Amino acid sequence: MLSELLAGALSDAAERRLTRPFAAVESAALDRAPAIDALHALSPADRVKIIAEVKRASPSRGTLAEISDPAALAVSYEFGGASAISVLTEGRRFLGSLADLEQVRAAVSVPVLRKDFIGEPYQVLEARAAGADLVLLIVAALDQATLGSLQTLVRELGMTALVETHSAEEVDRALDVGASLVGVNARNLSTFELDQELFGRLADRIPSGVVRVAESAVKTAADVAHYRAAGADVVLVGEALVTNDPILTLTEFLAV
Ligand SMILES: O=P(O)(O)OC[C@@H](O)[C@@H](O)c1c[nH]c2ccccc12
Repeated sequence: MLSELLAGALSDAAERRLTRPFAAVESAALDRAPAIDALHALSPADRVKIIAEVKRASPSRGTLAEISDPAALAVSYEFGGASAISVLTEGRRFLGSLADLEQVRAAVSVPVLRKDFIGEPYQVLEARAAGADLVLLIVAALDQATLGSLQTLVRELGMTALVETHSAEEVDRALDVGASLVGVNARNLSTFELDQELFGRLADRIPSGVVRVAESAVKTAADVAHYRAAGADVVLVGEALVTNDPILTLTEFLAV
C-alpha cells in the first residue's frame, strides 16, 4: 500500500509539473518569507505539545469529515493550543491538496507541516512554495540516499523534516541522516495495523536532543497521557480532532 501511495503522489506531482515547471516552483519557494522555526515550537517542555491534523479521509478509515474550510479548522486548532498544524495534501486517498495547505498557512501563525508521500525534490519545493515549515519524510518509503538528500534539501530551504519511522531499524536510519524531529507512527502504512505500544518500545532509541513525536491512534486524553508517559514530547492527532469539537478536544488533550 505504501509504495502505491508514493507512486500515486509522484504521478500527481509529475502532472502538476507539466503546468508548473521545476524552476517556477523553485523560485516561488525561494520568494517565500522564511520558514518558521518548527524545532523551537516543538521543543521538549514540561507539557506535551500537539500537532493537530487537517484530515478529511484516509485509506484505512474512509471519510472522516467534510472540512469545507481547512483554514477555519486550523484557526480552531491554533486557538485550542496546537503547537503546529499538519495538513494532508495527498489527493487520492486523503482528499487533501496543496491549496488546503496554502489556505491554512495564510490563516495561522504556528508552523505548518506538509503531510504527503514525498519522494523527490519537486515536492519539497512545492511544500515551501505553499508556505510549509515542515515536511514529512517517511523512512519506509525511501532508500537511504534519497532520505538523506531530501532531508538536506528540506534544511537548505530553512524547513524541518518530520522523519517518520515504524521500527528500530527505521529509527536508526532516521538518526543516520541527522533527523532532529523523529516520529513513530503507530500505524503500519503497508498493512494499516495499529500498534499503540510501538512508540514506547522505540522511544529509548531516540536520543535526548532529538524531538520525539508519537503519531496516530490517539482517541482520548488517556491515550495522550499514555504517549507522554512513554516519553513523547509531541503527539500528532488527526481523526479525534476532525470528528469531535476541535477546541474542546485539544483543551482536554493538553490538560494531561
Ligand atoms: O488520525 P490519527 O489516527 O490521529 O493519525 C494522525 C496521523 O498520525 C496520520 O494521519 C498519519 C501518520 N503518518 C502518516 C503518513 C501519511 C498519511 C497519514 C499519516
